[in-house]
Amino acid sequence: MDILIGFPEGAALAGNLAARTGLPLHQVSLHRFPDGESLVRLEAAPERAVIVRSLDQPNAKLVELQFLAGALRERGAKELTLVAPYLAYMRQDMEFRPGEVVSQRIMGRWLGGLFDRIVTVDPHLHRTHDLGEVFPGGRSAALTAGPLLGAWARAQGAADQGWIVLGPDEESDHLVEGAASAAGVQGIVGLKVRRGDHDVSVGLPAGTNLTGRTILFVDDIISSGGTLIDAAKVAYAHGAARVLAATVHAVFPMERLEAFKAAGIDSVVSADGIPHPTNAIGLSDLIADCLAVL
Ligand SMILES: O=P(O)(O)OC[C@H]1O[C@H](OP(=O)(O)OP(=O)(O)O)[C@H](O)[C@@H]1O
Repeated sequence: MDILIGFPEGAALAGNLAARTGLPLHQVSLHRFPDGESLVRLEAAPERAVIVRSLDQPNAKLVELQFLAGALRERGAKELTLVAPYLAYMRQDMEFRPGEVVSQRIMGRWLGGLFDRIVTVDPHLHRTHDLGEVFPGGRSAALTAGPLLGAWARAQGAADQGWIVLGPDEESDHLVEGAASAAGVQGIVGLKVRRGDHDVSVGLPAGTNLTGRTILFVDDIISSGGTLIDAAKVAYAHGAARVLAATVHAVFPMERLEAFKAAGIDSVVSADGIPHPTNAIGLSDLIADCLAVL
Protein backbone atom coordinates (compact mmCIF):
# COMPACT_ATOMS: atom_id res chain seq x y z
CA MET A 1 0.00 0.00 0.00
CA ASP A 2 1.31 3.44 -0.95
CA ILE A 3 0.49 6.39 1.27
CA LEU A 4 1.30 10.05 1.66
CA ILE A 5 2.38 11.25 5.09
CA GLY A 6 1.99 14.83 6.29
CA PHE A 7 3.10 16.71 9.38
CA PRO A 8 0.89 19.11 11.36
CA GLU A 9 2.48 22.36 10.16
CA GLY A 10 2.31 21.33 6.49
CA ALA A 11 -1.30 20.15 6.29
CA ALA A 12 -2.28 22.38 3.35
CA LEU A 13 0.40 21.26 0.90
CA ALA A 14 0.11 17.60 1.97
CA GLY A 15 -3.67 17.78 1.46
CA ASN A 16 -3.28 19.27 -2.01
CA LEU A 17 -0.67 16.67 -2.93
CA ALA A 18 -2.89 13.84 -1.72
CA ALA A 19 -5.75 15.18 -3.84
CA ARG A 20 -3.47 15.53 -6.85
CA THR A 21 -1.74 12.12 -6.54
CA GLY A 22 -4.74 10.15 -5.28
CA LEU A 23 -2.63 8.74 -2.42
CA PRO A 24 -4.39 8.37 0.94
CA LEU A 25 -3.12 10.99 3.39
CA HIS A 26 -1.98 9.95 6.86
CA GLN A 27 -1.11 12.68 9.36
CA VAL A 28 1.72 12.32 11.83
CA SER A 29 0.92 13.56 15.30
CA LEU A 30 3.69 15.08 17.37
CA HIS A 31 4.17 15.72 21.04
CA ARG A 32 6.98 17.80 22.46
CA PHE A 33 7.95 16.80 26.00
CA PRO A 34 8.92 19.51 28.51
CA ASP A 35 12.59 18.58 28.06
CA GLY A 36 12.41 19.31 24.33
CA GLU A 37 12.29 15.71 23.11
CA SER A 38 9.78 14.75 20.40
CA LEU A 39 7.27 11.92 20.35
CA VAL A 40 6.28 10.93 16.79
CA ARG A 41 3.09 8.93 16.22
CA LEU A 42 1.71 7.38 13.04
CA GLU A 43 -0.50 4.29 12.81
CA ALA A 44 0.48 2.97 9.40
CA ALA A 45 2.80 0.32 7.99
CA PRO A 46 3.02 1.18 4.29
CA GLU A 47 5.19 -0.61 1.77
CA ARG A 48 5.90 2.71 0.07
CA ALA A 49 5.39 6.18 1.49
CA VAL A 50 5.84 9.75 0.37
CA ILE A 51 6.66 11.97 3.34
CA VAL A 52 6.00 15.69 2.91
CA ARG A 53 7.85 18.15 5.10
CA SER A 54 9.68 21.38 4.41
CA LEU A 55 12.86 21.69 6.43
CA ASP A 56 12.80 25.32 7.47
CA GLN A 57 13.54 25.67 11.23
CA PRO A 58 15.10 22.27 10.66
CA ASN A 59 16.68 20.80 13.74
CA ALA A 60 13.72 19.22 15.55
CA LYS A 61 12.11 18.38 12.19
CA LEU A 62 15.16 16.40 11.10
CA VAL A 63 15.19 14.29 14.25
CA GLU A 64 11.46 13.62 13.86
CA LEU A 65 11.99 12.61 10.22
CA GLN A 66 14.72 10.22 11.29
CA PHE A 67 12.41 8.63 13.86
CA LEU A 68 9.58 8.31 11.34
CA ALA A 69 11.77 6.85 8.59
CA GLY A 70 13.36 4.43 11.07
CA ALA A 71 9.95 3.26 12.33
CA LEU A 72 8.58 2.80 8.82
CA ARG A 73 11.61 0.68 7.87
CA GLU A 74 11.08 -1.42 11.03
CA ARG A 75 7.50 -1.95 9.85
CA GLY A 76 8.74 -3.20 6.47
CA ALA A 77 8.71 -0.11 4.22
CA LYS A 78 10.59 -0.80 0.99
CA GLU A 79 10.62 2.69 -0.52
CA LEU A 80 10.54 6.02 1.27
CA THR A 81 10.33 9.31 -0.59
CA LEU A 82 10.98 12.67 1.03
CA VAL A 83 9.27 15.69 -0.48
CA ALA A 84 11.02 18.63 1.18
CA PRO A 85 10.16 21.72 -0.87
CA TYR A 86 12.70 23.58 1.26
CA LEU A 87 15.88 21.66 1.99
CA ALA A 88 17.83 22.81 5.03
CA TYR A 89 21.55 23.41 5.33
CA MET A 90 22.18 23.79 1.60
CA ARG A 91 23.70 27.27 2.03
CA GLN A 92 26.75 25.99 3.96
CA ASP A 93 28.22 24.28 0.92
CA MET A 94 31.90 24.96 1.57
CA GLU A 95 34.37 25.70 4.33
CA PHE A 96 34.08 29.50 4.20
CA ARG A 97 36.50 29.76 7.17
CA PRO A 98 38.92 27.04 8.26
CA GLY A 99 37.29 24.41 10.42
CA GLU A 100 33.68 25.11 9.43
CA VAL A 101 31.57 22.01 8.89
CA VAL A 102 30.30 21.63 5.32
CA SER A 103 26.71 21.05 6.45
CA GLN A 104 25.37 20.52 2.92
CA ARG A 105 27.53 17.44 2.35
CA ILE A 106 26.74 15.84 5.69
CA MET A 107 23.03 16.65 5.43
CA GLY A 108 23.02 15.04 1.98
CA ARG A 109 24.58 11.84 3.30
CA TRP A 110 22.18 11.76 6.26
CA LEU A 111 18.98 12.26 4.26
CA GLY A 112 20.32 10.03 1.47
CA GLY A 113 20.69 7.25 4.07
CA LEU A 114 17.06 7.62 5.18
CA PHE A 115 15.25 8.06 1.88
CA ASP A 116 15.28 6.35 -1.52
CA ARG A 117 13.93 9.38 -3.39
CA ILE A 118 14.19 13.07 -2.55
CA VAL A 119 12.22 15.85 -4.22
CA THR A 120 12.87 19.49 -3.54
CA VAL A 121 12.20 22.88 -5.11
CA ASP A 122 14.86 25.43 -6.02
CA PRO A 123 17.45 24.14 -3.56
CA HIS A 124 20.16 26.63 -2.66
CA LEU A 125 22.93 25.02 -4.72
CA HIS A 126 25.05 28.05 -5.50
CA ARG A 127 28.30 26.17 -5.90
CA THR A 128 27.15 22.53 -6.03
CA HIS A 129 25.10 22.67 -9.19
CA ASP A 130 23.71 19.15 -9.26
CA LEU A 131 21.45 17.77 -6.52
CA GLY A 132 22.84 14.32 -7.43
CA GLU A 133 26.17 15.42 -5.90
CA VAL A 134 24.40 16.11 -2.62
CA PHE A 135 22.55 12.77 -2.65
CA PRO A 136 24.86 10.37 -4.46
CA GLY A 137 23.29 7.02 -5.21
CA GLY A 138 19.65 7.99 -4.59
CA ARG A 139 17.05 9.29 -6.97
CA SER A 140 16.50 12.99 -6.53
CA ALA A 141 14.82 15.85 -8.32
CA ALA A 142 15.39 19.58 -7.97
CA LEU A 143 12.32 21.31 -9.37
CA THR A 144 12.08 24.99 -10.11
CA ALA A 145 9.15 27.26 -9.33
CA GLY A 146 10.37 30.04 -11.65
CA PRO A 147 7.60 29.50 -14.24
CA LEU A 148 4.99 29.44 -11.45
CA LEU A 149 6.22 32.80 -10.11
CA GLY A 150 5.97 34.08 -13.67
CA ALA A 151 2.46 32.68 -14.13
CA TRP A 152 1.43 34.51 -10.95
CA ALA A 153 2.90 37.74 -12.36
CA ARG A 154 1.15 37.23 -15.68
CA ALA A 155 -2.17 36.83 -13.87
CA GLN A 156 -1.52 40.22 -12.22
CA GLY A 157 -1.15 41.84 -15.66
CA ALA A 158 2.67 41.88 -15.78
CA ALA A 159 2.89 41.69 -19.56
CA ASP A 160 0.32 44.43 -20.21
CA GLN A 161 1.90 46.70 -17.62
CA GLY A 162 5.50 46.12 -18.76
CA TRP A 163 6.86 44.69 -15.51
CA ILE A 164 10.53 43.74 -15.30
CA VAL A 165 11.67 40.62 -13.40
CA LEU A 166 14.84 41.22 -11.37
CA GLY A 167 17.01 38.59 -9.66
CA PRO A 168 19.81 39.65 -7.30
CA ASP A 169 22.70 37.48 -8.50
CA GLU A 170 23.84 35.08 -11.19
CA GLU A 171 22.54 32.13 -9.14
CA SER A 172 19.04 33.55 -9.61
CA ASP A 173 19.48 33.38 -13.38
CA HIS A 174 17.27 30.31 -13.86
CA LEU A 175 14.51 31.79 -11.70
CA VAL A 176 14.63 35.07 -13.61
CA GLU A 177 14.53 33.25 -16.93
CA GLY A 178 11.67 30.95 -15.88
CA ALA A 179 9.63 33.74 -14.32
CA ALA A 180 10.25 36.35 -17.02
CA SER A 181 9.40 34.02 -19.87
CA ALA A 182 6.23 32.72 -18.18
CA ALA A 183 5.19 36.30 -17.39
CA GLY A 184 6.03 37.46 -20.91
CA VAL A 185 8.31 40.26 -19.71
CA GLN A 186 11.98 41.27 -19.64
CA GLY A 187 14.34 39.77 -17.02
CA ILE A 188 17.46 41.31 -15.47
CA VAL A 189 20.09 39.58 -13.33
CA GLY A 190 21.98 41.69 -10.80
CA LEU A 191 25.29 41.25 -9.04
CA LYS A 192 25.13 40.61 -5.31
CA VAL A 193 27.97 41.09 -2.85
CA ARG A 194 27.45 39.59 0.60
CA ARG A 195 29.76 40.79 3.36
CA GLY A 196 27.86 39.29 6.31
CA ASP A 197 24.50 37.87 7.42
CA HIS A 198 22.89 41.32 7.30
CA ASP A 199 25.31 43.16 5.04
CA VAL A 200 24.56 42.68 1.37
CA SER A 201 24.47 44.92 -1.69
CA VAL A 202 22.98 44.38 -5.13
CA GLY A 203 24.30 46.01 -8.30
CA LEU A 204 22.60 46.25 -11.69
CA PRO A 205 24.20 45.84 -15.12
CA ALA A 206 25.65 49.07 -16.53
CA GLY A 207 23.11 51.14 -18.44
CA THR A 208 20.04 49.62 -16.74
CA ASN A 209 17.08 51.97 -16.99
CA LEU A 210 14.00 51.14 -14.95
CA THR A 211 12.22 54.48 -15.34
CA GLY A 212 8.54 54.18 -14.53
CA ARG A 213 8.57 50.37 -14.48
CA THR A 214 7.14 47.91 -11.99
CA ILE A 215 9.92 45.60 -10.77
CA LEU A 216 9.17 42.05 -9.65
CA PHE A 217 12.12 40.97 -7.51
CA VAL A 218 12.50 37.16 -7.52
CA ASP A 219 14.76 35.02 -5.36
CA ASP A 220 14.97 31.47 -4.10
CA ILE A 221 14.91 32.52 -0.45
CA ILE A 222 13.89 35.65 1.44
CA SER A 223 15.32 35.26 4.91
CA SER A 224 16.35 38.50 6.64
CA GLY A 225 15.17 40.32 3.53
CA GLY A 226 18.45 42.26 3.34
CA THR A 227 18.92 41.26 -0.29
CA LEU A 228 15.36 42.27 -1.18
CA ILE A 229 15.65 45.64 0.58
CA ASP A 230 18.91 46.49 -1.13
CA ALA A 231 17.59 45.40 -4.52
CA ALA A 232 14.54 47.66 -4.00
CA LYS A 233 16.79 50.59 -3.09
CA VAL A 234 18.83 50.08 -6.24
CA ALA A 235 15.72 49.63 -8.39
CA TYR A 236 14.25 52.93 -7.14
CA ALA A 237 17.62 54.63 -7.68
CA HIS A 238 17.37 53.49 -11.30
CA GLY A 239 13.91 55.02 -11.73
CA ALA A 240 11.54 52.16 -10.84
CA ALA A 241 7.97 53.21 -10.02
CA ARG A 242 7.04 50.18 -7.91
CA VAL A 243 8.74 47.10 -6.45
CA LEU A 244 7.06 43.79 -5.62
CA ALA A 245 8.66 40.51 -4.62
CA ALA A 246 7.97 36.84 -5.27
CA THR A 247 10.02 34.13 -3.61
CA VAL A 248 10.05 30.36 -3.61
CA HIS A 249 10.90 29.99 0.08
CA ALA A 250 9.58 32.56 2.51
CA VAL A 251 11.59 32.03 5.68
CA PHE A 252 11.25 35.56 7.05
CA PRO A 253 9.12 36.40 10.09
CA MET A 254 6.05 38.47 9.28
CA GLU A 255 7.39 41.35 11.41
CA ARG A 256 9.88 42.00 8.59
CA LEU A 257 7.02 43.16 6.36
CA GLU A 258 7.17 46.55 8.10
CA ALA A 259 10.80 46.98 7.05
CA PHE A 260 9.88 45.84 3.53
CA LYS A 261 7.07 48.42 3.38
CA ALA A 262 9.44 51.12 4.65
CA ALA A 263 11.81 50.21 1.79
CA GLY A 264 8.97 50.78 -0.70
CA ILE A 265 8.20 47.10 -1.36
CA ASP A 266 4.51 46.95 -2.20
CA SER A 267 3.90 43.28 -1.49
CA VAL A 268 5.62 39.93 -1.15
CA VAL A 269 4.20 36.61 -2.35
CA SER A 270 5.64 33.14 -1.99
CA ALA A 271 5.21 29.54 -3.11
CA ASP A 272 3.50 27.28 -0.58
CA GLY A 273 6.34 24.82 0.14
CA ILE A 274 6.89 26.60 3.46
CA PRO A 275 3.57 27.51 5.08
CA HIS A 276 3.61 31.31 5.37
CA PRO A 277 0.99 34.08 5.31
CA THR A 278 2.46 35.28 1.99
CA ASN A 279 1.74 31.95 0.21
CA ALA A 280 0.02 32.64 -3.11
CA ILE A 281 1.60 30.14 -5.51
CA GLY A 282 0.79 26.43 -5.28
CA LEU A 283 3.48 23.78 -5.76
CA SER A 284 1.37 20.63 -5.57
CA ASP A 285 0.91 20.16 -9.35
CA LEU A 286 4.64 20.58 -10.00
CA ILE A 287 5.56 18.08 -7.27
CA ALA A 288 2.85 15.57 -8.19
CA ASP A 289 3.97 15.54 -11.83
CA CYS A 290 7.52 14.82 -10.70
CA LEU A 291 6.51 12.01 -8.32
CA ALA A 292 4.72 10.30 -11.20
CA VAL A 293 7.95 9.91 -13.18
CA LEU A 294 10.84 9.91 -10.66
O1 LIG B 1 16.96 37.54 2.72
P1 LIG B 1 18.43 37.41 2.90
O2 LIG B 1 18.82 37.27 4.35
O3 LIG B 1 19.18 38.50 2.21
O4 LIG B 1 18.87 36.03 2.27
C1 LIG B 1 18.43 35.62 1.01
C2 LIG B 1 19.55 35.61 0.02
O5 LIG B 1 20.59 34.77 0.50
C3 LIG B 1 20.79 33.67 -0.37
O6 LIG B 1 21.97 33.79 -1.06
P2 LIG B 1 23.40 33.91 -0.34
O7 LIG B 1 23.74 35.34 -0.16
O8 LIG B 1 23.46 33.02 0.86
O9 LIG B 1 24.27 33.37 -1.53
P3 LIG B 1 25.62 32.58 -1.57
O10 LIG B 1 25.29 31.16 -1.20
O11 LIG B 1 26.00 32.70 -3.02
O12 LIG B 1 26.52 33.26 -0.61
C4 LIG B 1 19.58 33.63 -1.29
O13 LIG B 1 19.88 33.14 -2.56
C5 LIG B 1 19.09 35.05 -1.31
O14 LIG B 1 19.64 35.80 -2.37
